Amino acid sequence: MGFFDDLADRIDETNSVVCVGLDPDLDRLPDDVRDADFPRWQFNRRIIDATHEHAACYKPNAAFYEDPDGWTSLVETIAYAHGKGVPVILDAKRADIGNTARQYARALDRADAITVNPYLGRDSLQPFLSREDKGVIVLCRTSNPGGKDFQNLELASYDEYLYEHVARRASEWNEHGNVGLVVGATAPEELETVRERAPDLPFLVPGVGAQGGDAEAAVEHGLTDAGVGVVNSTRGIIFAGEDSPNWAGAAGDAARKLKKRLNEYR
Ligand SMILES: O=C(O)c1cc(=O)[nH]c(=O)n1[C@@H]1O[C@H](COP(=O)(O)O)[C@@H](O)[C@H]1O
Repeated sequence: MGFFDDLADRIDETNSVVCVGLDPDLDRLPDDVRDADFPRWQFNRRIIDATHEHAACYKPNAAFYEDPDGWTSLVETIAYAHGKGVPVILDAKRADIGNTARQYARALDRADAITVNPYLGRDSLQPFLSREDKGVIVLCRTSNPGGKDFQNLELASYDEYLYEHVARRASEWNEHGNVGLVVGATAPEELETVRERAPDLPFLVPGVGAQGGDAEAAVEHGLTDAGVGVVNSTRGIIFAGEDSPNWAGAAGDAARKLKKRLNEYR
């Protein structure tokens, strides 16, 4: 079974398309985990305990773990999520020349899927694409304000925008059924266009919650006809109870509420 089969099963099991981001910003961790050994891991463990029944998957962003303690926290977090039966997307936005990309792809020994950057071309992604059982989720139209700077440039020779071209090429790279696309909920029109260009690819749709994206468009266009795809929220879930002693419970409530809201559009 490949990543998207496992994700489909998990979506069925939880009746949820929520992807819970795990970005444990050290400056925002609650006092009761801040002084613990491996505070990011302690934080994530309690977030996972509180949210897993609503989580189709987890998505730790590598940026929050890139130091020695951080890597230990990341490894523990992935193993703990797996122990709860939840797939994990490592948000690393990787790509590089072949021999370097082969090293980056070793992250897939632990995680179930990874986000990658398409702008170095197909060979830079080959070490990821050839991991047939792992998901490779290609940045297509990102959620940030500058996402349009390059991604919405018109390619005269193809009569399409760059992000549309990425969607089309990524569909061609999907020989093993393991490719998905990142399309931000802050770009609802582009979400619709990308769905037309890549009807069979599941989307990871970030940008609802803290970035104020369009949850309805995220669900309407983010899922395939078979209902596979996920909508990510990170700060809106993990820091929902930032000032509360019951911060983990507040995260659980936020995940449950987002699941309910997204399910209204499924
Ligand atoms: O690849 C991503 O997940 C991603 C792509 C994108 O276009 N926009 C985006 O926000 N993300 C990530 O999704 C998460 C969003 O976090 P919140 O804005 O707190 O929900 C962060 O980890 C971002 O790095």
